[in-house]
Amino acid sequence: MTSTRSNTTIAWLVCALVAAAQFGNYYVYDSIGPVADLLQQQRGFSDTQVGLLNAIYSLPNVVLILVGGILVDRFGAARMTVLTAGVCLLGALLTAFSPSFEVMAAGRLLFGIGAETFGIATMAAVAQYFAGAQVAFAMGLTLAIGRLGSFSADMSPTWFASAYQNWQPPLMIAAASAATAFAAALVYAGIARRHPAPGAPAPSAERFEWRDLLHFGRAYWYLLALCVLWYSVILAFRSTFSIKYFQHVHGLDLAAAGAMNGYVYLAAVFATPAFGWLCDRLRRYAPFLAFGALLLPLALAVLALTHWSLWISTVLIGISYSLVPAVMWPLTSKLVGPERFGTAIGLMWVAQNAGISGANLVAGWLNDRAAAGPQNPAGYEPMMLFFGVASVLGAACAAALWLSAGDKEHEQARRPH
Ligand SMILES: N[C@@H](Cc1c[nH]cn1)C(=O)NCC(=O)O
Repeated sequence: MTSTRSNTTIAWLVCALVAAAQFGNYYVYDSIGPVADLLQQQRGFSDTQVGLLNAIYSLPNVVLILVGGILVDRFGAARMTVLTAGVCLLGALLTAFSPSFEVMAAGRLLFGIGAETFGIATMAAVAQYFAGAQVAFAMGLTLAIGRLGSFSADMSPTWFASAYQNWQPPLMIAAASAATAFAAALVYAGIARRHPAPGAPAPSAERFEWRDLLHFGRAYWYLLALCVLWYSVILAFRSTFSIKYFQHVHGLDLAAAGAMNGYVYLAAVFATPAFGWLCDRLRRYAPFLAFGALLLPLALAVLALTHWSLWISTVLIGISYSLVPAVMWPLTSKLVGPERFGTAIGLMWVAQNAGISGANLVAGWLNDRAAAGPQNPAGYEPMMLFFGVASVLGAACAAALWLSAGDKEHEQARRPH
């Protein structure tokens, strides 16, 4: 009894440390947008250079993240969390103290190399300490604190207004949050050494075989397809095009369009753990995933085909953005064994990074080709059709997953009690 209670305390301590580390990392991830204007005014950076500082984050991960996932399985979540948090800190410091654009870009590259593998290692840590019970709630909490980091970076010009006289202090604040993430990772690793997770596989010395990648079950491949389609649509739309779409098609000014977009983040902070808790409580995952995936095409249809209040589509996207991640990652931990969890997520994120880049390029190309803009709001229709089709395919994959692996017995089969 006492041992169960102390295991639970340790698991929640690990969850709190991982969440604190996620906060720091997501803060650094979103730290470029708020200083973009200062970088242009004070350092003469072009739009392309500012864009590259974020693009260079995903570019190497189209390949490297799979290696990262394999390394997590091989060397363990704790060691890889510390290593990658250290790489992220170096990247953030290089970015903040860069004498030139090239060094700043190198800093963002280093940060990208560390941050995505860090994401896998931290998910693996939570999956191992909460193997079975409460895994979705715990993962939802860490994701929510990560989203709070993104939201804080967006709010930093208001919260740290005096730092925003010059491009460097805001990036030093970002480096300080990377240092906090590194400290949290070190404490977590110390705890993991003394109290290994009950669900942790022994670090493996087995040689990696490429053909092992094909040995995941059918349900995993549906999940991978959903991950690519859903994240590509939601991130390309919400992070890149939605603000100008709201301005040009629905007549919002920049502040109102930005706020409408920001509410989705804020909602996710509260709703992601709440949905995770609900799934754990009902012990059902796949039906919730299918419901969340279905809300995305519905929201896009409301936006593109009706004149209903923008609040309706914002609420639908907000629920989808909270529900799908809250279920997708815990469900992955139930579909694949703990010894292959890192590799499974790595493979999903390889395809996801390629999909997000591809969706951004296709949507931009469709808008340019149709001359979309304030004078021609109809020019956004091909982009909305593209996003609509991709999100319907995503929802179809979620439905197929539900049919193939979402029955009650299967979902609970991997529970240890
Ligand atoms: N591979 C990451 C990509 C990401 C998404 N938002 C920020 N980075 C991922 O899928 N993370 C899980 C998440 O939902 O944030």
